[in-house]
Amino acid sequence: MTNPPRHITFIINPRAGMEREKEIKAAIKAQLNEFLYTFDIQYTQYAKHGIELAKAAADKGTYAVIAVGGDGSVNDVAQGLLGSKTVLGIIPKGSGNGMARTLKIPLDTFAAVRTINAGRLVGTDVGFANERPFISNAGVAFDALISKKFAKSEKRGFGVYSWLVTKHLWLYKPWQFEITIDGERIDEKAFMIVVANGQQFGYNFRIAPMACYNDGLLDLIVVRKFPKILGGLIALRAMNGTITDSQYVSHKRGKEIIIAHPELKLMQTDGDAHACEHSIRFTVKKEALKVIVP
Ligand SMILES: Nc1ncnc2c1ncn2[C@@H]1O[C@H](COP(=O)(O)OP(=O)(O)OP(=O)(O)O)[C@@H](O)[C@H]1O
Repeated sequence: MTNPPRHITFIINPRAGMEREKEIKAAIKAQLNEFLYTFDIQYTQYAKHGIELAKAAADKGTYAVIAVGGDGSVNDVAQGLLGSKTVLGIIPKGSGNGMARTLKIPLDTFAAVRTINAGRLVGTDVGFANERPFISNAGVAFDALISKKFAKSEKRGFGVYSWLVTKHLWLYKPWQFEITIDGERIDEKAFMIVVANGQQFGYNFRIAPMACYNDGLLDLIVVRKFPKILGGLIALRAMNGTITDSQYVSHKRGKEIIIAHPELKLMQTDGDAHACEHSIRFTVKKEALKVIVP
């Protein structure tokens, strides 16, 4: 006897544009196996609406909710699904698509829908910055500043991202942070501090190439103060996966990380900037979500 089809909900951020919306609908129509799945499509109407939509779908016992978007959209859907049995799927339609790239989910929309048909599941850890969940990474200092500037920009894409990094690099003044990892104090004058579950910010910029999304651990990457002229070289190292070979970069792994500075006000989680307290405690829940991967 065959199982009845299971229901999945696609959550789309309409800000991605009409063309993309048409492409996604065409891919679902052409590729989604109707013997396996029934589906509905829902549209976010405002930032963070994806959390509510995903939660409502999970409350109805929906088998899977598919985040159609970038890391911000994946974060929203993941938040809505936490604590439920509903699995997370991703159709990468953001600009950077960091977590989709870490999980090797195809960037091609039609291929991403075929991945859903195959339906292979893996457990994925979820990080928490105080109470705020993140799937890919969280951080303070330069990356939080760039997340804030990027969110304000009308245009998306690697060009805008690179331009913002180049523009703000020269004036940025690193602070002396208090950092504790699993009880060990490692204070640093840091340009950027990233707490990673996934490997990259997106665009193949691998800030934590060694990170494993289901090891139950967080990867702490500290980019110390460096001569600004070397910024391009450090970025190149991130692109080719050797960032931790740089003398200005250190890496540690742990379950609990505390980052503090008396003037700390801004952090990022999965590329979204938020106001924060002067001390942030990062923790991780092992395999708190199931995700559809190739
Ligand atoms: N209808 C909407 N109006 C305004 N903001 C929205 C809407 N739907 C979703 N958002 C917000 O948009 C943010 C960014 O989405 P997303 O990450 O998918 O795109 P991106 O930033 O272009 O991609 P990436 O993170 O890969 O660079 C998310 O924080 C989400 O909450």
